[in-house]
This record gives sequence, C-alpha cells and structure tokens, in this order.
Amino acid sequence: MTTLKLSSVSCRHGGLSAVNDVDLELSPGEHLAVTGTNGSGKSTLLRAILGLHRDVTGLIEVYGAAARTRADWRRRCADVAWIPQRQAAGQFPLLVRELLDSGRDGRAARRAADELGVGDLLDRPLSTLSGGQLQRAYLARALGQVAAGARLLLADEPTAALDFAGQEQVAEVLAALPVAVMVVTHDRVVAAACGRVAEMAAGRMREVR
Ligand SMILES: Nc1ncnc2c1ncn2[C@@H]1O[C@H](COP(=O)(O)OP(=O)(O)OP(=O)(O)O)[C@@H](O)[C@H]1O
Repeated sequence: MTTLKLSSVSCRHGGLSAVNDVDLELSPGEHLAVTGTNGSGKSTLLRAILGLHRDVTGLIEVYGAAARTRADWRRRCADVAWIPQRQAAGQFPLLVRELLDSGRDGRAARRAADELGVGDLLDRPLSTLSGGQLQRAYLARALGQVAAGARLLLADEPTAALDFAGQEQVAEVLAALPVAVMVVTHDRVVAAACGRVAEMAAGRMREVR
C-alpha cells in the first residue's frame, strides 16, 4: 500500500492558484525532498495533506484512505508526524513539555528532546524559544509520533533556523528514519540524503531524481 498518494491535487488561496494538478506516490520508507522557488506552493501542499489548507481539489490518500469527516482529519493529524514551518510553529500557546506530550509518545519525544539539546527547556513557552530551539522541539515531537506508530513524516524546512552542526544532526536523524518522509527544504544536505527529489515551480511538481 502507498503511504501517501496525491491524485490531481490543486490548491487555491482565494483567486490565486498555489498548487496545480500534482500527482505523487510515496511508498513505505521512501524519502522525498521537495525543493523549488519561494512561493511555488510547497508549504501549501504539505498543509493540504493534513487538512490545514482546505481550498483543495483532487484526492489525498494517506495510508490508503481519504479523509472525509472531521474525525478522519483529526485521526490523520494524529497519525502523521509533522514539523511545521518555523514562522507558524511558535504561535501555539504551549509549553515545550505540552508540545512533546501532544505527540502520543511523550517519553520518546522527551528522550529525543534530550538528544537534540532542548531537554532542559520543558517549562518554556514555545513563544520564547529561538528559531533553532523551536525546530528541535518540533522534531522531538515528530520523533515521538514516529515512535508511537506514525509511518509518514511531513516536514517544512526543518533545518531553516539551525546552526551548521544542527543542520547536519537533523539531516542525519531524518535520513535514518525508517518511515516515509516528505520534506520541503532549501537545504542541499537534507535534499542529498533523500532517495527522491522533486522541484516545484508555479504550483507544478516535477520529479528530478
Ligand atoms: N494565507 C495566504 N493567503 C494568500 N496567499 C497565500 C497564503 N499563503 C500562501 N499564499 C501564496 O500562495 C503561494 C504559495 O505559497 P507557499 O507558502 O505554499 O509557497 P512555498 O513554496 O512554500 O514558499 P517558500 O519557499 O517561500 O516557503 C504564494 O504565491 C503565496 O504568496
């Protein structure tokens, strides 16, 4: 069974066509980097997969099923590990410990937080973290979701705010994940570690490797 299947997916922001007719299949354990110019629709597409962008046509199937009801979408959000874009990530009124515990395996997420160097920030509100600390906390939560059984990780520029050592560490952590990964990135190291690379331009996706 394909882990993620997109059939003729298009997304609009009001009058703007942000994603145009994207087809994609991601098998279990496959890693896909989505690169491309700013504003080409990458984040919109990731958000649409989770139901966070709703002006969508076409079919989005995760683990072989489309989401139709609110309960389906809620289940999908719980079953898919997710690292949001940095600007969005700090807006939730949560402490780091609450973020980690929201990923279904809080103990695994806390272990990952220790390994990623943010295990001592548990009582800090997300809004007070630096960009790099925030990305590490979200990665730790995502690793908790994977430990709890998520078979797909969607990540939106997960190394954008990291120092050089952090970029390498996170690229290594992502590369070692045994689950399917779709990562939007401008980071060559992260893209190089993925088995497949797709480029987006003006809402269209073209696989380049
Ligand atoms: N909330 C919004 N309202 C209106 N237009 C939007 C909104 N969010 C994004 N857009 C537009 O949709 C298009 C796609 O944006 P998107 O954020 O998906 O691009 P991206 O490829 O992720 O860009 P970047 O590499 O800069 O993060 C852009 O033209 C953007 O201006």
